[in-house]
Amino acid sequence: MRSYTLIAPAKINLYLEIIGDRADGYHELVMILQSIDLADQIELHSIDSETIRVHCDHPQVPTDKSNLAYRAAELMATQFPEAFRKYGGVEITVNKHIPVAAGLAGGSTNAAAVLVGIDLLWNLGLTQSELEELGASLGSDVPFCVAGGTAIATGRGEQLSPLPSLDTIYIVLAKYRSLEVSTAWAYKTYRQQFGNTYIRNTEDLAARAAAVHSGGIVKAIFDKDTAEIAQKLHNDLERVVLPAYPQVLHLREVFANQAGVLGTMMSGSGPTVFALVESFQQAEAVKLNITEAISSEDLELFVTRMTTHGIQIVSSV
Ligand SMILES: C[C@](O)(CO)[C@H](O)COP(=O)(O)OP(=O)(O)OC[C@H]1O[C@@H](n2ccc(N)nc2=O)[C@H](O)[C@@H]1O
Ligand SMILES: Nc1ncnc2c1ncn2[C@@H]1O[C@H](COP(=O)(O)OP(=O)(O)OP(=O)(O)O)[C@@H](O)[C@H]1O
Repeated sequence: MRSYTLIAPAKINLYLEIIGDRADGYHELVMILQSIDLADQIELHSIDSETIRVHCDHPQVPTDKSNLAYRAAELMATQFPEAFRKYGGVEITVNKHIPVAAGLAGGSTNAAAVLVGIDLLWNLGLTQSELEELGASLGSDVPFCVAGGTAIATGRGEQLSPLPSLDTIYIVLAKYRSLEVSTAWAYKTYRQQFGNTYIRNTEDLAARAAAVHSGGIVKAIFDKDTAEIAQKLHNDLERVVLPAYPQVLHLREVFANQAGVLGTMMSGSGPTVFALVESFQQAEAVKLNITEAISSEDLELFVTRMTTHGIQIVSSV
């Protein structure tokens, strides 16, 4: 029997612009995605019977077929039936550290780790772009989670181009444990309220180029100008999530008023709010101040930093 242990990092969105709707019901996006050092640990074991089993100690995470890690293993079994028969089933243990339903791609990164791990377990020799393509059928954020680092994402979020690495910026993250925002609800509400601003033909490259405003932050990333990156953070989904969730709006305001915070934004469809901070010491100070300012048992805070890697293998037996 063989086993692998993998590290599956969360992501934040430094930039999220919705430029159009698509025939498949999704939205045409321009995003900048960034891996962070907050990560789950995934263990994969080959087992004798041709089954998939998932274990997770987090009460909000299902262990049945609705778990994205399960769905990733099922996809591999369907795509590579001979390998599934030859090597047997897989037992997956998810050690959760990433807050759930947070806009941090927790499920997506677990799925990415399972794709990478099963590729190794079954000696498939898939390329990164093949793994990303498989990931795209599981969720829009999964290809980025396979790749990791810093990237610009277009299409529904699955088309990736790498950007220069940003590995020294510290981050404070905050999320109310009891608060969850549905991604489908956020996009649907945005379409209802702001769909009149969309470009109608998303195939029209000139119209798409004119609609996109990400140039400033992309330049700042190339310049490695942390203060400018922080000034240019953007997320269109804030326009619907902040008015509907006053606690998130409040958190965002408290963050913005902290000394040492260079910029603050909601990640993805929320409700996590993050702040970019210049040093580890400042990040710890911001965390302490926010804990005192909000003083709620329901609020969880993390100090982390940007990272250059996606899924990593930490051990194999
Ligand atoms: C909010 C983000 O996390 C930002 O990175 C992503 O855009 C969402 O990524 P995800 O959770 O992997 O998304 P998916 O599982 O593919 O889709 C969840 C739901 O979000 C909506 N959705 C998602 C991506 C997209 N480009 N347009 C959409 O309208 C769809 O209603 C879909 O049913
Ligand atoms: N492996 C998994 N880890 C976490 N949640 C999972 C997993 N599989 C399924 N889920 C379910 O998916 C829902 C969304 O959780 P997840 O942590 O992936 O959200 P998210 O961080 O908002 O994702 P994204 O940023 O990609 O939209 C949860 O309500 C949870 O029940």
